[in-house]
Amino acid sequence: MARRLPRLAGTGLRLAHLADARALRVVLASEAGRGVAQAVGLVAVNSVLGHVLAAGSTNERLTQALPALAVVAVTAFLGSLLRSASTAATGALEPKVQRVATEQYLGLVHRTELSAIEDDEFHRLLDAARYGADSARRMIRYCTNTLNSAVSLIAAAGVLTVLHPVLLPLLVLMTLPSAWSSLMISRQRYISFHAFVQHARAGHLLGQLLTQKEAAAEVRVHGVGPFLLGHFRTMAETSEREQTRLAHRAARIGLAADGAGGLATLLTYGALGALLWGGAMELAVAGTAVLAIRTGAASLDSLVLQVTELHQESLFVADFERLCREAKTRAIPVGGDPLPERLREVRFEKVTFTYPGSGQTPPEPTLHEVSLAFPTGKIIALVGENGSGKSTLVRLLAGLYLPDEGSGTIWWDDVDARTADRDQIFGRVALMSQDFYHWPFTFRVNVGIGQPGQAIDDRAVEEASGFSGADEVLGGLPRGLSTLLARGYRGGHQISGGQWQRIGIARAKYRQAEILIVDEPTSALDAVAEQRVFDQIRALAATTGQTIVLITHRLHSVRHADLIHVLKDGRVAESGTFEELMDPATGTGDFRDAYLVQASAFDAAIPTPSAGDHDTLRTQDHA
Ligand SMILES: Nc1ncnc2c1ncn2[C@@H]1O[C@H](COP(=O)(O)OP(=O)(O)OP(=O)(O)O)[C@@H](O)[C@H]1O
Repeated sequence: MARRLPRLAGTGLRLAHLADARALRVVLASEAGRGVAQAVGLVAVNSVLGHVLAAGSTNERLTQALPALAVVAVTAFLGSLLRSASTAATGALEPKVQRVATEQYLGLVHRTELSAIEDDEFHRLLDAARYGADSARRMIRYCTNTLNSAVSLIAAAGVLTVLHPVLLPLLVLMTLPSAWSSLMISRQRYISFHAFVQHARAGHLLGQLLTQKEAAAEVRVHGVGPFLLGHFRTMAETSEREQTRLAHRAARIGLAADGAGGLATLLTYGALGALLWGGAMELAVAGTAVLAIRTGAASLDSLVLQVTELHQESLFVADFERLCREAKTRAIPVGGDPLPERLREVRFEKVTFTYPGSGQTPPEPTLHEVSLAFPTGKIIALVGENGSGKSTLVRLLAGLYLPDEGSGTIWWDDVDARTADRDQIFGRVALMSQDFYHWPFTFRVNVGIGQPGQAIDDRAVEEASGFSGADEVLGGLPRGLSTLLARGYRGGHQISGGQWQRIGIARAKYRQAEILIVDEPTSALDAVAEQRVFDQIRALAATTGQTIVLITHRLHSVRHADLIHVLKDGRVAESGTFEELMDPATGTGDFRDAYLVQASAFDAAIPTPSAGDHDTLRTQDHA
């Protein structure tokens, strides 16, 4: 603890200095001043006692004690003034420290690779670090209290040493047991926190599920409530057992420490008695010694308590530091090779990608030696069965993941994505993923967040909404663009899944990026809206020259794609135009078979059409 504490306290102080250097100076100066005032006060009390217990008449003794009494009063007054200055400055400093610490780790975490955010170990660290930001705030108070206790202890120890040198080690002996017990207990608490941090998060999640609006319908109709409550209780009971275990342990440690402390106190007062008995100390001096021992023991106790609390908080601050270090090592690199001004294509060359596993079994690659091209200005469709790796592939295209070390390369013309400026890659891409985020903000922000660095242009928001059909959603909102799309807040409005999807597409359009990636953009859209989106996407590619990467299971909608890549089990099964893939002479059959299955489902659904009707319907379907 002695080795680590100064460095960790230094972290707290550095954060405080960053947050508000002036307030920190006020706190440190006033606490040091308070300690000095207490010390001077104690020396003055010592002098008052000396005068009061000396020989002479009561009046004389009191008169002689008066100056020292005045010093006691002045130091008490000064101490109060300094305490209020310190309280005011600490109160202002603490929330700022917490903000600076929180900003620091959030600032680092939002720039880490996606793989870090998906790593449970990183999340565990994140949970502890979140607590660490709180600890940094609390550390300020413990640091100031420690400083204060240390100065008043030095005063008491100084007085004791002057009275008799043997009293000082005895004072330390008296406090050692409680120091040991506080340290032991705080360490146990810290270890237990780490063992239970994920457990606590899971318990909290269960509690949240019971009140969350997303789960509300199933909780009620399927009666999930008692099931969740049962699990919540089981988890809470495990936690309670751990708390009880800790409390029992703390009680045992405390009892042992009290016993040892009692013996040490006996020894101290015994020594004092022996000194008196043997005539080595006068009664007046012994009185002062008792006072100094009591003050010193109180200061030492408080010092031990403050240092232990400081130590415990510092362990969490250490987690915070660890997270910051880890976030830095897993950060998306800044800078790199610039991308070509006018891009011709993005090409995957034998790209293999593996998601990090849980550590028990070696993970299998999700993409195996994938080679394919995304020529710019074209519509490229990615199709394939569930789990074939389409979404993973576009995340690599968007720069969210990099190919496995030692595997192939993603080329942006002749620039390797590994060494490219990743911010430039992100800047070239608009991504509407399957699980695009429903921001709990207004309609305007939900679209405008596609270009978060700039002021939101209402006209452009409306234009993008018109593109995706979100204008119809907008028309029905009570406060138009300013309607809050978050149920559960005042003025919040709920919209349907399909309406959200239109907003998602509007957001991707608003971003105006060179490559627009849309992952299942129409899964929640009605037939008319779906047709409109595909028409618009086609128009977009034709008029603005944007590259469209389209993932969809609706195979009839990829007829107009310039290029179709078919994925199967993480490999490219075939690539080509619709006609090439449908032609038994050029296609492998993977696409054709799937297409025919979907088409036959439509045919089967048509009740005995006349030849003419059938043709009309098929034409509409293919359109
Ligand atoms: N974040 C992740 N961590 C670990 N494995 C993942 C992750 N995302 C996807 N996978 C796995 O990778 C495989 C491919 O998933 P992916 O989402 O790329 O498929 P997909 O073709 O888009 O499927 P779908 O058509 O169902 O959307 C799946 O086996 C999936 O379990």
